Amino acid sequence: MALYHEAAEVINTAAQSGESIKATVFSKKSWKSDAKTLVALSIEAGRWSEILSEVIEKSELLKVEKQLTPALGLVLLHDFLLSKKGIVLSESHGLHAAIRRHRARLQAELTKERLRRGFQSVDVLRDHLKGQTKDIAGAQSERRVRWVRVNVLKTSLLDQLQSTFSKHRKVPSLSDLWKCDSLSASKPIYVDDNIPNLLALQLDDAAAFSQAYRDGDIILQDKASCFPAYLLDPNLDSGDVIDACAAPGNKTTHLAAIMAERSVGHASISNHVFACEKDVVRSHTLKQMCQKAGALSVVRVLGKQDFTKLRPNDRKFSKVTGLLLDPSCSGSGIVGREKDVFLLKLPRSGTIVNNNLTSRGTKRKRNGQGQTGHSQQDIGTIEEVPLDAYGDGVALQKRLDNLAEFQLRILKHAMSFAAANRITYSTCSVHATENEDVVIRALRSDVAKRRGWRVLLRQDQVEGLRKWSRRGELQACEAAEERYGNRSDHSRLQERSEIADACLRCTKGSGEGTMGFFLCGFVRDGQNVDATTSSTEEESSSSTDQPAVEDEWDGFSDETDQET
Ligand SMILES: C[S@@+](CC[C@H](N)C(=O)[O-])C[C@H]1O[C@@H](n2cnc3c(N)ncnc32)[C@H](O)[C@@H]1O
Repeated sequence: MALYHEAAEVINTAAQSGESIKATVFSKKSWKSDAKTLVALSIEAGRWSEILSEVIEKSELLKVEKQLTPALGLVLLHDFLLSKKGIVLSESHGLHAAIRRHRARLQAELTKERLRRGFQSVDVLRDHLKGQTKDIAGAQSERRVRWVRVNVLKTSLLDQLQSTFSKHRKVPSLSDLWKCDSLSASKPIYVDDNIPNLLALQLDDAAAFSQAYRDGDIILQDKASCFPAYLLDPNLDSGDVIDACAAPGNKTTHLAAIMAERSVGHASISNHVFACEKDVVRSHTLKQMCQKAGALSVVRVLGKQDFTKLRPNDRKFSKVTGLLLDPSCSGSGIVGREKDVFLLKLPRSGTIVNNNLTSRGTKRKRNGQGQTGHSQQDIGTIEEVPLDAYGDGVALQKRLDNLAEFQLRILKHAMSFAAANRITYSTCSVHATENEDVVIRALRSDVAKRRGWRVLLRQDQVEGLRKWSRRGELQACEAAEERYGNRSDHSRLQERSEIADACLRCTKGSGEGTMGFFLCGFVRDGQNVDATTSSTEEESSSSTDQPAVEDEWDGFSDETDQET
């Protein structure tokens, strides 16, 4: 029967090309199987792929049953464990027998994975996975919002409401943007109640591209992208700030605007934003954007500068107390970039086993940091292999792992700045690997422990973000703690829920008009230079001895990236 081999081919092709399952099936006409059945099986197996891949890896199925490829194992296992009909092959068929031989182990591993994620039954888990798909798919049909940040470096909210938007009518909630009053000639406008100086328009409202936009008086910036600078909350007493990964500069100019607004009535702004950008072309864009926004009196652009090569003890940065980190990421939260509505994950092909055991079955040493489920040796090997060499479709997860390594390195480097006491870490990714995982791994790192870094609790956050209800994922924090922390330490339970609640998430398709986004703030006590920051620490957190994983994946900015 061709169905399972063909579904495996579909999954491999979709994983490598990034095309959707449907597009993959319908782009080829010569399938032996019925196309609809093929789509249905591939989509279902894809939706369950993250969980089934764990089951396959932990049961070591592919190590024993050499005739199974990762994708073939995935589709067969789907039908064996989750379909009412079971595997539609005779029991004597070799593929059926290869799965059936491991029935008890496979069922036990599925139960473990389900319980680990906190679901009472397979049906509840099934509903959850379907719901997740709908949430993401919903984003594609959601009526989009145009967010407009009033640039208070050059103008004020009141000025803009009385000039650029004087013909607009204010609506009391975001959803009212689309409750069109057909008799009214005026367009609706909503003043956001989370972020100061932020307005929402209908997506096709031409006022967004008016003279005020051309003059830099208003900046088009997704609401979620305004969270980091606002959460960092730089005030007059708080010294300098570094924006570590700054181009095109939306968050840089937002930081500058907040600092300038708070200095009104004071002689001059004495604190600076150091805006660091590694890429040559994007450094140029960053300078232009800062100039257009009137931010150059506050911002010092460090163009063509790798942040991880800045020296945390450099006197130039001795007044830096805040760092905003918005590093390159998978961009999976950006609206319009979604290709598939779930993360298609395939099991590793029989060589790498679970997170606790090495291939010899001995316990892997835990050092509390830098662990990804791969040894350092694994990471080195991964970088030497071009992405298209992953014929088994693990490319996406591998990219996420590589990005997370890079993001963690940026975060740990920021934590070592001498006078730093406040950091924000953000991504426009929906994947826990780049989000809660990185937060937990950073908190468990040596530099965080030594310098007393902890998450900025919800109760201590600026008001507009304290009341934002979409918080981090507790399950993801627990899973990350289990993977990277100390499993036997049950006293951490409370801390995990505090960490999840400290994190902020935005979800596309939620009706809140945002892209998918993640943010976490970190704080530490002590305003002064930490004498224990040694040059050794600087060296260990600098990039010189680390592989340049970020180079492999260019990363994305938020939607305004293209509009600057
Ligand atoms: C997600 S974008 C930042 C978007 C920006 N914060 C904004 O709001 O406009 C990430 C940026 O980090 C830059 N980058 C990546 N690695 C870097 C590094 N090691 N040092 C400095 N910049 C880096 C990338 O070139 C890219 O421009």
